[in-house]
Amino acid sequence: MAAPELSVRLRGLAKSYWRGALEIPVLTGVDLDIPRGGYYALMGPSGSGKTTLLNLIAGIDRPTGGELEVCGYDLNGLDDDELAGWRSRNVGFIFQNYNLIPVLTAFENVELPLLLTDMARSERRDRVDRALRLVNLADRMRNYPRQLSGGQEQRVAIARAIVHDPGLLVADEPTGALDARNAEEALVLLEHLNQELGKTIVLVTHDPKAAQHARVQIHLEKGVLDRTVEVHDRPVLPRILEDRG
Ligand SMILES: Nc1ncnc2c1ncn2[C@@H]1O[C@H](COP(=O)(O)OP(=O)(O)OP(=O)(O)O)[C@@H](O)[C@H]1O
Repeated sequence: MAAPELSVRLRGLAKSYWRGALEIPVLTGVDLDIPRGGYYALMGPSGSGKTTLLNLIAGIDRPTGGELEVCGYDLNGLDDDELAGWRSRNVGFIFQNYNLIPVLTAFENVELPLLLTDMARSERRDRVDRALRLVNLADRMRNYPRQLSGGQEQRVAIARAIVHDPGLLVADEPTGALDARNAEEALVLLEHLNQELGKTIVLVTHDPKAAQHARVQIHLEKGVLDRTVEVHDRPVLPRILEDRG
């Protein structure tokens, strides 16, 4: 078990891919501690391994070496079924292209992670209502993704990521497909989830403005952490979450 105050603890984390007999090392020894409630941005040049690292932290890929403790569990010690169960309880995912299911309404998309649990229907409904209110989309719950703007789709995706109340949110370029106004709105929402609900957030981004919302920026270079920068001049936010109850 990891120290309870840490959400993520990585030691010598390594990941290689193989092309035939040729090993392609992507991460070659990453050490990183992310405290519970931390907000970290992973940055670095294209191909530096940001998404690879995020996928390892989120338990959707396996390392080829090193230690990996996330949300209190040694992920290397879990078999594939256990890892899937761990993911469904502990991690919320937010992607660049939202990954909503087109034939499901906003409500049904947000409900999806709860269908993996044995939660009663009435509680599922309450949770989905609450999550959609939180992202200010309660009035669009019957809409299909094609009936929503990109910014609204991403907010539905954020509601889906938090509906099962995971401790850790991972976001891979969540603003990459959004215009400046919608990007800012999504970032403000993430920041509230961090500040007011205490979610640990790990965000992969190329966008310096997005990274400015994080508390710590981690720069990857050639498979290792190159430098860590604390963000001091983060934007000041109005408190909004409790208003959406
Ligand atoms: N499944 C895979 N099989 C083989 N090589 C892979 C695989 N996934 C990633 N790679 C390689 O690993 C390296 C790191 O990829 P990764 O997507 O983690 O980088 P990134 O920093 O997120 O890049 P970008 O900013 O362009 O998204 C790249 O060279 C990529 O081609």
